[in-house]
Amino acid sequence: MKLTFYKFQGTGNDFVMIDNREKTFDEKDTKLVAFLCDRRFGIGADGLILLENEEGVDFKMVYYNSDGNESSMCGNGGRCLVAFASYLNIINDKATFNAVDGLHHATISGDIVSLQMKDVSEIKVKPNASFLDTGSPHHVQLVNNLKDFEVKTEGQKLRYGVYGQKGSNINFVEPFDDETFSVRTYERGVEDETLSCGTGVTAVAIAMHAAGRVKTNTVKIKAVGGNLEINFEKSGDVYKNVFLTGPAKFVFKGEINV
Ligand SMILES: N[C@@H](CCC[C@H](N)C(=O)O)C(=O)O
Repeated sequence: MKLTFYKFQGTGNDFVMIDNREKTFDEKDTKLVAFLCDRRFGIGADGLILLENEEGVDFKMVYYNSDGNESSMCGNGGRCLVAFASYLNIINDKATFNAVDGLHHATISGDIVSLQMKDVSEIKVKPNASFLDTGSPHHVQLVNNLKDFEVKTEGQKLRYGVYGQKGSNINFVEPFDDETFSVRTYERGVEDETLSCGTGVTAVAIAMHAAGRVKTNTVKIKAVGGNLEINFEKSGDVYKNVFLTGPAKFVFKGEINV
């Protein structure tokens, strides 16, 4: 059988997209998802996303990591899904969709997608790191000389050593200027460094603001695969109206034998 797929990327975090409005894709087929994400035997991607119908919203997002397992929220994936919905003419310049962490609002202008992320109220401060959930769990740690840092080795140690079986995504951060941070992320479920992680850079922006390392409500991020911006408001202890903004691009469409 031939399966039609679409490939999108957001700052180098890449995704296989499937239009599953007719429910033709078996959501439980984790082996198939892992095969499609495999960079040697399949299409190759950090994750796979199903676009499905849901009453009351423009669409529903179902997200899988490249290991084939359904996971928590993916910020870059959500932005790419909005670009995919625009490509399919499901939306114009605005979208409302449901994901595993709840309702999301987004806007799209050209290839720039701005996605509202969930509110964040709990930040666990550790001796040399922070831990927070921006839709997915994130460890945020400042390091020196990020360019040469062993992200995969050190990320893997923390992901399993500190966070156990459930694990966490691990972000290593270095300040760039007063409002900009460079970030490299080890992603759970990909079990490697990816070129960018949307929920990860959102966690970095909030953690850096909470620690007083940035004073502005707009934080710029330099990920390996490109630049992103995070805007938020702080009301008491809660970070609200958190928006993740950056490019989300169509790469190619294809068919694969499955
Ligand atoms: N790439 C993502 C994060 C995807 C989820 C993550 N790997 C997990 O399982 O926690 C993003 O852009 O947010």
